[in-house]
Amino acid sequence: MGVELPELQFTSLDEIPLRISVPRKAFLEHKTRDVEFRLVQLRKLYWAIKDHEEEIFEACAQDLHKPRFETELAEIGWILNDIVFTTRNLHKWVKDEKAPDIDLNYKLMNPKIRKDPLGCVLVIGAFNFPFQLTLGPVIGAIAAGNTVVIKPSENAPRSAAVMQKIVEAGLDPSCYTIVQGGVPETQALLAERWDKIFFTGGANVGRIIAKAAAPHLTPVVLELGGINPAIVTKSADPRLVARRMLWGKLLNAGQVCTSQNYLLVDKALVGPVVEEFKKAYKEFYPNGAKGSEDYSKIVNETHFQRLKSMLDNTKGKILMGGTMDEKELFIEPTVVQVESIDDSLCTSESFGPFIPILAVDNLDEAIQLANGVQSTPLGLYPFGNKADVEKILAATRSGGVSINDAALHIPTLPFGGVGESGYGAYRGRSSFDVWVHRRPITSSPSWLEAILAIRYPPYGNKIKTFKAASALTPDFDRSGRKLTLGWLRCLFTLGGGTAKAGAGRAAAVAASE
Ligand SMILES: NC(=O)c1ccc[n+]([C@@H]2O[C@H](COP(=O)([O-])OP(=O)(O)OC[C@H]3O[C@@H](n4cnc5c(N)ncnc54)[C@H](O)[C@@H]3O)[C@@H](O)[C@H]2O)c1
Ligand SMILES: CC1=C(/C=C/C(C)=C/C=C/C(C)=C/C=C/C=C(C)/C=C/C=C(C)/C=C/C=C(\C)C=O)C(C)(C)CCC1
Repeated sequence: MGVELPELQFTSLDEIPLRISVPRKAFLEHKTRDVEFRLVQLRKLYWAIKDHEEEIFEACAQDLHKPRFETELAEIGWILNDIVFTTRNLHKWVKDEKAPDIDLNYKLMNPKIRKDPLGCVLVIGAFNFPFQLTLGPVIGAIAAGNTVVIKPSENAPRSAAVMQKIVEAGLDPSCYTIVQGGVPETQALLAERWDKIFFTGGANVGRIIAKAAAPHLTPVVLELGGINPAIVTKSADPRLVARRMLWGKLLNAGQVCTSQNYLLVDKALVGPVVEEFKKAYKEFYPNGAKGSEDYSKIVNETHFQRLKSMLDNTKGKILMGGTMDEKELFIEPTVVQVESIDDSLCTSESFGPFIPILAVDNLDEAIQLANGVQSTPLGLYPFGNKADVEKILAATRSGGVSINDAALHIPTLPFGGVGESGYGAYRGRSSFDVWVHRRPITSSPSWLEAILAIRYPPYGNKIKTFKAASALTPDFDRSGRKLTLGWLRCLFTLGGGTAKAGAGRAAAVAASE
C-alpha cells in the first residue's frame, strides 16, 4: 500500500527573519534551560519519528531508492537509539564538573565547569542520509538546551517534507523550527546571527558557511566530505578486502561521506582482490544490482551526469560493472583499475559507486600517494597485519580510521573530520559536548580574604611570598631531559617541587585556617 507524502514547500524569503525570531526569543526567555523541558522534547521527538516511520521509509525510497534495511538501520533506528541514549544520559552530562588539574592554591575557590547552552543555533543537513544527518545534530542541540532552526537538504525533497511534519508534530514550535529551501533560503539564514552553525555537506559549501559565520564570530562545525583512501598491504586478506570495500560502496550507492574513494593495493594482491570483488558482487546481488531492492539510486540527474563524466574521463580499465541507466538514475558498482593516482576517479570525491584500484610497489609508495592526494581525509581504511597498519597510522592523518574494514560507524563514537574534511565532532556524548559552552565558575569565600589580599597594592615584597606559594619547579633540565622528582618529594612539598615552594604552600593553607 502506497503512503501519501507531503509536498516540499520552500519557506518564503520574506518569512525567514520572522520565523527565526521566535526560537531566538525563546532562548532569551530561558525556556530551554530546564533539563526536564529538554527531556520531554526529546521523548516527544522519539514518538513523532515512530509515528511517521512508514512515511520515512517511503520518503527515503522516493528520494534515493534507499533499501528498507538501510533506512531502518541508518536512519530510523539510528536516530531513535540516539534519542534513548541521550535521554538516559542527559542528567549525568549536564551535571557541573569538578575542574580538573587545579593547583592546590586555587582549590579553595571551588572551581567547576558548568555546561551552558550556546543559544539559538542553525543545523544545515545533507541529502544522503537525510534524517540521520539532520536530526542527529538536532538531538544533541536540544539536549544541550539550545533552541534550533533546521534546514534540511532540498536534494532529498520528500525526506525534507516528512522531517517538517515530524518536527511540527513533536517539538515545541516556539523553540524548534524548520526552514525549507535551497541556496537562496540558506543564504538568507546565513545572513542572520547564530550562536553556532552545524553544517554537513561538501567542502566548497563548507567554505561559504565558514565565511558567512565569520563576521558574527559564530562558531561552526563542518562535517565535510573526504577523498578517503583504502590502503591494502600485501599482508591483507583479499576476500575480506573485497567484501568490506564492496559494502562501503554499495551502501547508499556510495553516496556516503566516509566511503573509500580509491584503493591503493600492493601489486601482488591486485589480481586476487579483483577476483574477490567479482565473487562478492555475485553473492550480494545474484541478479545484478540493477532492479535490486537492496541498491540505491543516484540522488538526481545532476549528480548522475557528474558521475557519468567521471567514468567517461577515466583512463583506467573497467574490470567489474560499468553499466548505468540514466532514466532510473542507476549506476552499477564499478571496479576500475587505474594507471595513475592523477586519474580523476582518485583525485576528486566520487560520492558514488566507483571502486578505482591503483597497484603500488610497496607500502611506502602507498602512504606517499595517499598523503599527496589529500593528507586530511575523513576516513582511512588500512588492510593488513598489525605492523603494516601501525606504520600507516604513524604516517597519515584522517578524521577516523577503520582497520580492516570500510566506513564502520559506531553510533556513540565521536565522529568528525580534520583539516580539509572539516572540524568539530558529534555522536554519543560528543553530540552534547559540541553544543555547550564549558563555562568555568569559581567562588571565592569571604573568609579567604586574608590570603587573597596578597594581590592588592601596595605590592611591596609580596611577590616573594606569592612565588613561593605558586611557582612550580620544573622537572626537566636545560637540555629537555626529564628529572625525577620522586613522589615523596612531591608529597612533602605539596606539589611545589622544592622545600621553599612547599613551605610557601603550607603557609598559604595554614593562613586560610
Ligand atoms: N562529514 C559528513 O558527515 C558528511 C555527511 C554527508 C555528506 N557529506 C559531504 O557532503 C557532500 C554531498 O552532500 P550534499 O550534496 O548534500 O552537500 P552540499 O554541500 O551540496 O549541500 C549541503 C547543504 O548545503 C546547502 N547549500 C548548498 N549550496 C549552498 C550555497 N551555495 N550556499 C549555502 N548553502 C548551500 C544545501 O541546501 C544543503 O542543505 C559530499 O562532499 C559529502 O562527502 C559529509
Ligand atoms: C557478536 C554478535 C552480534 C553482533 C554483530 C555485530 C557487531 C554486527 C555489526 C554490524 C554492523 C557494523 C552493521 C552496520 C550497518 C551500518 C549501516 C547500515 C549504515 C550506517 C551508515 C551511516 C551511519 C552513514 C553515515 C554517513 C555519513 C556520516 C556521511 O555521509 C549479534 C548482534 C549478531 C548477535 C550474535 C553475536
